[in-house]
Amino acid sequence: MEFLLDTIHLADIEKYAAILPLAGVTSNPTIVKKEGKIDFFPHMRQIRQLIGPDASLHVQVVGQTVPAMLADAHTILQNIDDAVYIKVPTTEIGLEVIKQLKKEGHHVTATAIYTKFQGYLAIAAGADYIAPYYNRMENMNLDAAATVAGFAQAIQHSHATTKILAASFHNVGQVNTAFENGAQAATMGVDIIQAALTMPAIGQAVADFTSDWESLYGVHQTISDL
Ligand SMILES: O=P(O)(O)OC[C@H]1O[C@](O)(CO)[C@@H](O)[C@@H]1O
Repeated sequence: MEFLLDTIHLADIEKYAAILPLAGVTSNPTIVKKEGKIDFFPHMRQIRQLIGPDASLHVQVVGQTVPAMLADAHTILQNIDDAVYIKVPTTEIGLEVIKQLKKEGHHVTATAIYTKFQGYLAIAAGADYIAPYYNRMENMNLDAAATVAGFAQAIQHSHATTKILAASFHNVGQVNTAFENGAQAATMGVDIIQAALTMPAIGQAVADFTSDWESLYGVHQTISDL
């Protein structure tokens, strides 16, 4: 199971790189917009510094044609590093770009996936990751869990090396269901992590343990004080 952060906010990445078994960071133009007009490449290189060489960093192209997307991809690889996963929307133009980037030996994440058919094409085109938009699918009354399960089955049947990087999560239950239906990876905002780990019941359990301990050994006495 791979847990990725869906943010380019440096303070959050630094904090959660220490807390999580962090497998990587994903971004798209909307996520970039949340940070304002950053100095794009230095910012992305700082993210690489924070997450290290073994975590995956996913950066999206913005060009509207095949040559423009390929030029974006090559610029990203030159200015960040050549291990970056190039995120390409799974459109007619995007599929041509995915095939070309794979031919050149680069890492590719096929994104903007709402349907089984898009995912099947991206798997066949050799994408390293496919990113189905879980919450957006649910909002469109599409069966996101069945879509992820269909991808998992297709990957298994075709012996593909593609991994499912489920994305666009708005609650913890969606993340669980994506993993349970065969996603190998999930990218999520820090709001999801915080919601999952700051439930009142968890805090209450910890408070009860503290109070039971302190009733025996005294306030602020830890095991290392014994
Ligand atoms: O529906 P949302 O929250 O905008 O999410 C879209 C998703 O697409 C991605 O670009 C896919 O990796 C993520 O960065 C993001 O989670």
